[in-house]
Amino acid sequence: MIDKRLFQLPGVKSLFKLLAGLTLLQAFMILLQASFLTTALVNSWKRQPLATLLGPMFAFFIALALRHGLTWIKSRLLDRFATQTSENLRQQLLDQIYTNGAQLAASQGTGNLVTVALDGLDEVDNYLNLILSKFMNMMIIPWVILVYVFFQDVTSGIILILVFPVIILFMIILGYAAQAKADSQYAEYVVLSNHFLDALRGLTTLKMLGLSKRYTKNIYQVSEKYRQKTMSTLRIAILSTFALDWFTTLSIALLAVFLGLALMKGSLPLYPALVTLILAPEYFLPLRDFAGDYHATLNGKNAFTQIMELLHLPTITNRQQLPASPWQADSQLEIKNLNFQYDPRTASANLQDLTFSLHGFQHVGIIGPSGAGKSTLLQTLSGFLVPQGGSIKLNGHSLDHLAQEEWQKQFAYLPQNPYLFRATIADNIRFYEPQASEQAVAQAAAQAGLKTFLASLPQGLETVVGEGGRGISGGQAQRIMLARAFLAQERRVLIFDEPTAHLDIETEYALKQSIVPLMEQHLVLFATHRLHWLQQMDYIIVMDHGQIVTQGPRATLMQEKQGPFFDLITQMRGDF
Ligand SMILES: Nc1ncnc2c1ncn2[C@@H]1O[C@H](COP(=O)(O)OP(=O)(O)OP(=O)(O)O)[C@@H](O)[C@H]1O
Repeated sequence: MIDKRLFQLPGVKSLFKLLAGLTLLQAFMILLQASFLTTALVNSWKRQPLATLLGPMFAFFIALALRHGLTWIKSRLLDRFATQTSENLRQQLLDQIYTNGAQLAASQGTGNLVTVALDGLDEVDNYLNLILSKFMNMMIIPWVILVYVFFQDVTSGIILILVFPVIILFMIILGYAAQAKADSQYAEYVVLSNHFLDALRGLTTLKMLGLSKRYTKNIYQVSEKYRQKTMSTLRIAILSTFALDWFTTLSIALLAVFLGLALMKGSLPLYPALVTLILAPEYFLPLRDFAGDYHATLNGKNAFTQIMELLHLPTITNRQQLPASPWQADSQLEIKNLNFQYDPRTASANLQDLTFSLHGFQHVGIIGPSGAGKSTLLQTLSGFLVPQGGSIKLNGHSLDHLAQEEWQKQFAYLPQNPYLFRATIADNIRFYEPQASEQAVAQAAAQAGLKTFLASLPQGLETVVGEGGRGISGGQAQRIMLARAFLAQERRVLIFDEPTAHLDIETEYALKQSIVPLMEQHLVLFATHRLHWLQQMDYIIVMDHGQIVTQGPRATLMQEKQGPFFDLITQMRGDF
């Protein structure tokens, strides 16, 4: 019912001890409260002088106040613990996302990660707050009451102890049903988050293709499915609360009948009968509270489980295997039998047994049909994805992966889908060189062909772009990415994943005039669908279905009159 990992959280053990002490005190307050109230009632039943009622009534109010005071202290303690813990978890989750970001986003979905890091943690806060105190109440209060009742009347004690396991069994059965429903509800929530973010990101494309209306329907269907799952979880939760209330009320009524009969027979004095009856609802209350809140916090439990799973995913380690040694004319990167798979449950690898070597300031073109694995290869070479197998040797150093701090300082990476941070254009260009002067930034922007665009903006380089900033076209974003590479020229490796995919042919040709000189004295890895770039390459890797189908110097491949390179080039000419 409770995630066991909850007990491994830092500080939870001492909090548990403190809560146990306070709950025990609270249980005694409940006993005192019931006892003083009963005394006052018995005295008034026996027509004792009013003065004999005042003492017990006063003591009753003191016990009542202390009981609620203890509840307040407990809730403050829990509140502090829950806030602190969810803050810690948020920090750990962000660290995990920063360390394994690309891989995590690829396997879990960005929408899902964002939802977990925001809403999920709030749910966890709520879960910790409620479940810990309710659990403690359920573990202590009924038993203290039961012992006291046994001392008052053994038959009542036996009735109470007999109905307890029945209720627990009942709770477990309904709990399992609710858990199954909540699991599928949460899974649907994850789908919805990913779906929504994907739709938001692709809105421009969808509009361009005239598909936005059809997609609205799609989003509606996913949210509708989520609504149905939520309603069916709520149905079980409401049903179980109702059933539990009904069952406990019935048990109290049954107890009342037994006590009434005993009173009529005269086998039980008024005090023990009355105190048992007053205590009976208190005996069931922690159980009902736990069950009620258990259903209310199922989402929190699911979010907690998911966060713990995310935190326990293998993290990228050994990031400092490589000593600082900038890429030079005699540098070498050897890759043998490299394998990578996004989802190990799928049948085929996304990169399969890739073997090649790169050296010096080679210009390497990576071509292949859509889905061949070009971007996956570039992301693995950039260290954003960690391969599951193969050997990597960089300048003679054997490495587990290329997520090496020193390697990542040496390249400029231009992704297929540029992402701009919410910042000024100048700061976006300074990505690799935060200290670059204004003049250097302006020069890099001009080299990337941004001059006319910047001149049309009242604030020029200081215009804020990115989320909530000024809108920007795909081509302009790609030029900002290019400007980053122009600014960071001492990074001797350029990893370009279709850097001109969003540009029209004329603009691409114009920009090519500046990109070509930039490539000099650089190792260039260039994935492209555009044939004319091959003239700038001196080595070509042809990929298909995650494999290298052929590779070699461009001049050699160009002479082939058949084979994978020839076929692809013929096809690309047709596409071009
Ligand atoms: N995040 C991901 N999770 C699972 N599979 C993925 C993911 N990203 C890509 N793939 C799969 O990996 C394979 C290679 O994709 P990749 O994007 O590397 O191809 P590509 O050659 O770059 O294609 P394109 O030319 O269209 O950009 C494809 O089958 C693709 O569906």
